[in-house]
Amino acid sequence: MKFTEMLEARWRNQNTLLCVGLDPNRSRFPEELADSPNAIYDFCCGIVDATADLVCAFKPQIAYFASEGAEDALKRIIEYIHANHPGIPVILDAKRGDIGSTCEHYAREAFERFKADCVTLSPYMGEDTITPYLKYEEKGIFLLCRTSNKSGDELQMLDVGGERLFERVARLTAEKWNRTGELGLVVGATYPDELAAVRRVAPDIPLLVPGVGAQGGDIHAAVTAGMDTRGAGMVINSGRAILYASKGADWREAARQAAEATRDAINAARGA
Ligand SMILES: O=c1ccn([C@@H]2O[C@H](COP(=O)(O)O)[C@@H](O)[C@H]2O)c(=O)[nH]1
Repeated sequence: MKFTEMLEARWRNQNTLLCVGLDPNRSRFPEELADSPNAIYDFCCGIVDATADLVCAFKPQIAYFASEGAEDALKRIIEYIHANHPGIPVILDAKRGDIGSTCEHYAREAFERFKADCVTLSPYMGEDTITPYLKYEEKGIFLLCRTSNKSGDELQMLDVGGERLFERVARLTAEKWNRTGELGLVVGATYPDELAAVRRVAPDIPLLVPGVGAQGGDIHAAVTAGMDTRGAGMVINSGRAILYASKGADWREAARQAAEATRDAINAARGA
């Protein structure tokens, strides 16, 4: 099944645009996992089970696993999601971009080794760095466009001949690069005006929107600016605000409550 079909099905059937980010940080784990050798796996699967019916996607960030030498746990967590919650797409947040011959290996890593349904990429090196990923025709790709961090504007807001660089990325994605129909854009909830600008250039492209929760992005402003004409089209990520809602024995329930509140705030803003 294509990535966009999986997303569409979750948006429609589960009525949710929420994505839970799986960014496991040992120093913030619940006390009961402190001595567990499988803490990363157990924590992520606990969060997955507690929130699965509330999400349209899960987004593990590879750095949290690689820094711990826990790529095997990442692989098993993705297998766990596919086996126990079929139909929920997994977006591997890897942001890998390089020359084409190297990207063939990054694409294999994401789609064959980890079996992700979608990956995040930097478009900074241009189209031939995206091409190797497009060979996996059913897989999704979210290209960094207007990131949620403060310093993103040092480059992304530059005027490149009548439009800003992030708008050029959005235009190229919508009009030239999207040969599989599976491309999307990363646009931070922290910049609703730019979200609206991206939506004008790319009316039908899915947007991965980090920046709500711990980064303080305004859900109502982001949803109003970024939803498509059907009131969908967004994958709104929240990580820390959900993952670390409690360190106590109630960590699963607390994560679920935080996820539910976020999903409901998103739905209220889209009038769903
Ligand atoms: O512009 C971007 C692109 C990616 N991210 C990633 O999203 C999550 C955000 O986590 P929170 O805990 O909800 O802040 C994290 O994995 C980032 O690497 C982003 O924040 N901004």
